[in-house]
Amino acid sequence: MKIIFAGGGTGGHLMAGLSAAEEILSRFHEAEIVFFGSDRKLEKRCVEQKGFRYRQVRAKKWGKSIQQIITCIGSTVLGIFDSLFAVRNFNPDIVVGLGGYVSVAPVIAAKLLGIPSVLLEQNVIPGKANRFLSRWVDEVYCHWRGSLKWFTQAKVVRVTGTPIRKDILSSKKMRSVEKFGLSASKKTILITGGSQGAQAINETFLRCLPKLESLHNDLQIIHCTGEYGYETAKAAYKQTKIEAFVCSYLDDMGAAFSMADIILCRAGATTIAEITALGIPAILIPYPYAADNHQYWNAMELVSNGGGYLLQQLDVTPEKIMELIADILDNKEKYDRMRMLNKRMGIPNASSNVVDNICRLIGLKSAQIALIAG
Ligand SMILES: CC(=O)N[C@H]1[C@@H](OP(=O)(O)OP(=O)(O)OC[C@H]2O[C@@H](n3ccc(=O)[nH]c3=O)[C@H](O)[C@@H]2O)O[C@H](CO)[C@@H](O)[C@@H]1O
Repeated sequence: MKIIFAGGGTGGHLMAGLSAAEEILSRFHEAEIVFFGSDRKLEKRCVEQKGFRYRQVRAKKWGKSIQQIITCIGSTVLGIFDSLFAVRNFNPDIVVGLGGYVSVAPVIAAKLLGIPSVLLEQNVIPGKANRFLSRWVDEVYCHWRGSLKWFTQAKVVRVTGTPIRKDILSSKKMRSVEKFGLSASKKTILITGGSQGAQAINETFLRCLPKLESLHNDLQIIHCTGEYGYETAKAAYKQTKIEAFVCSYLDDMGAAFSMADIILCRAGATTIAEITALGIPAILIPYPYAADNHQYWNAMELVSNGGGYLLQQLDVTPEKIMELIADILDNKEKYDRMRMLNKRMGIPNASSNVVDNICRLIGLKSAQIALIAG
């Protein structure tokens, strides 16, 4: 079995692909998998670390200015030529588009070569690339029912969930306590701004530290700052007595989730898929400049279900964050209910759902059943 996963530009798209790829390898040990992705070094590293091959595709983001639009169209055309040769040489059974501008050229190349293709969509409001590509592919696999109305031109749309990495679902708290050098008895707040970090969240949370230190000595922090906020955050925690693990990027996010009693984060689709699968109560601060304000709509799915709170970036203050943390953590009954409601909306078996559908589409159902039976 040969598969190309195409997409990236942000970690959320890529992580969904890596999770589906993991599931394929666990069923078909001989499978050959290649990721076609952007020029971001972090993405290449994440893919190669998992043992998959990585090929860079020429692609530029769509923009608002004429110059950006021309650059995007020009590099997509060049990317299609690159992809036509690369896809034909590899000759995959299927091309899986993960969303994001990087996925456009390889999926179009697959279509031109008559190779089956599908899309994964993680957000409630699909991104431009997936909306555009949906009319060409065989099937679309999305996370939310609310996405269906955006794919009226697609042949088949299925609600499968967003694939989640196996180590995220299986991490154990005690192993993580050791890894981070934190305490097993304290409650843990996890702060993450998604794959690139969020300066606004970092800055506001660091302003909470003096209050946290004086009022809540039973709390500890895991803070994934992103590349830019790391040094400042590290220095800020050093000046307090709060136990904290600070990193710019964490490969083993499962370890952080296994310790987190509460998460303060953006509302990227893949993070939401992960925290709902695990049932972690959340305070969500959607990225206000995201296309179509889609992070707000991702956040609303979780919040309207009762699994957390939404704070708009303009309204975020250290006091508000402290108030919400106390509100969630100080009432056990409410806390347990939030956990339960979040977990109930999670789709932990999404990787399996997606791979079942891919296998069916390329006619591998019997091989899969034989492997399971054997
Ligand atoms: C600014 C922007 O446009 N962001 C988009 C981007 O989010 P972005 O990629 O930033 O965020 P997501 O929440 O979707 O995904 C982040 C992924 O990175 C992982 N992670 C994060 C930090 C870390 O230190 N280690 C780590 O492994 C998370 O566990 C998760 O798997 O793609 C998402 C999926 O289409 C969209 O919903 C977001 O709106």
